[in-house]
Amino acid sequence: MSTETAPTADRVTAPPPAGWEEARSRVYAVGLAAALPAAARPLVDTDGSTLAEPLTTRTDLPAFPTSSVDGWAVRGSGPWRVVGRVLAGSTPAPLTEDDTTVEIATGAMVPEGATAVLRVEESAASTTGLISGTPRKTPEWRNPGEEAYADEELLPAGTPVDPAVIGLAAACGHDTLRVRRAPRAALLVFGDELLTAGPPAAGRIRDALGPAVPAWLRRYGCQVRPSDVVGPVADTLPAHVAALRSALGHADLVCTTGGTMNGPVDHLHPTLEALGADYVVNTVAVRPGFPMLLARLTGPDGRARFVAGLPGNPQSAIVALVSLVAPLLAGLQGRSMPVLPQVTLAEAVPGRGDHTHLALVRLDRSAGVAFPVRHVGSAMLRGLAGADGFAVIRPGTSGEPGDRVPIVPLPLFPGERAS
Ligand SMILES: Nc1nc2c(c(=O)[nH]1)N[C@H]1C(S)=C(S)[C@@H](COP(=O)(O)OP(=O)(O)OC[C@H]3O[C@@H](n4cnc5c(N)ncnc54)[C@H](O)[C@@H]3O)O[C@H]1N2
Ligand code: MOO
Repeated sequence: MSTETAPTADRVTAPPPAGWEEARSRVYAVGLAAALPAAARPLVDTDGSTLAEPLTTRTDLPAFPTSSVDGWAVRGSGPWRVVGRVLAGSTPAPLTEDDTTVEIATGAMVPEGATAVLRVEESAASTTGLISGTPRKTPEWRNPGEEAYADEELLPAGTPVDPAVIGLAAACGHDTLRVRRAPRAALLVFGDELLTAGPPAAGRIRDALGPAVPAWLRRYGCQVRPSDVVGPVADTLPAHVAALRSALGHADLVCTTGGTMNGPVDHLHPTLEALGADYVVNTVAVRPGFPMLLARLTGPDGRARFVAGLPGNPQSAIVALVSLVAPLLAGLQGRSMPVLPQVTLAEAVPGRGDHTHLALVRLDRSAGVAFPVRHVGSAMLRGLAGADGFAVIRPGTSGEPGDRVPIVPLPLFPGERAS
């Protein structure tokens, strides 16, 4: 919005844009205060959810002395008389006499009374069947509690559940975990000028956000059903109100694209007003993406629902996703505020005055540096498609070669941008 524009009551009372970092912290705190409910879920259904309570072990790990090799569990100095065999999965009888041994398998419980485990390849059997050899000095078994003690906290609440966490939880004896589910997100695309098929022509362009934003949201861990992607919604206020009301029936977060400004067919603000939303953030001092917003409403169940207004310019919409939606989702899932890694700039990146500049960069992983990419106008997507994230150039600064700056990563999967 230009300051030269004739003031109206609305413009005079509009709050100043939030600083970029302040906006992120505010959104995260509001998300955390509205964290999604926790529920016990079968372990196999927890991938992508978030621990709602710390992960503890139900027993010592290992739970019993466990042989780490195939060989002989011996008592005394030998040679040893074979008195049995113990395989993984059973409880062996104790070794009660010196110079006796049981054959033991990797993973089997070491019998009480055993003084050592001798590797099979370091043992010999006499013609009478006696076993001899010299056990190694370091124990060939794992003691209870070596990895963890019963009830020890291994991971804090707020930990994202990934395959490593699921495996650990299973090893700890859990059948279910108390987790917060993945947030449900919906997308409303605004803009009568948008085509959903074919090449741009005659003043109309392709909707580039309807197909892309759900995929970005899924990479942030959201569930987005195909039926939750709606648009283009007709450029009228009643159509906007009806679409948003309907989307809020299912979604924890509704993202909208376009209509964030005050143009003749920009209906987002009046729609939010009509639904009684309040603003968490309304414009952010960042370029691109300035008109982004986050609003909050109360659902019929008393729980908060959120509307993220992504600007219509496609790169600006993605800036809003990484700037506001990512910390909101972290809060809603009860996770920590995303920590921004640092990168070293390979080339200069200009500042944007008193605004934060989010500049698309490509990482050169072998050199450990970040290069600004080309084609980064807010209406363009070409630069984004070859970038790893946005370098953060703070207000009043510019980036010089060699500077260490934070980067907001795009939520890419391993292997994407690998070359
Ligand atoms: N008078 C002013 N005009 C504008 C200002 C300003 O400060 N004063 N800011 C500009 C900035 S910055 C942005 S960003 C845009 C944001 O506008 P809206 O969020 O209201 O978005 P629209 O007007 O609906 O669209 C803007 C632009 O993006 C294209 N668009 C929209 N949706 C899509 C889509 N799904 N896929 C591809 N392209 C899309 C749309 O056709 C427009 O070209 O406002 C500036 N104006
Ligand atoms: O930031 Mo607009 O968000 O410059 O295209």
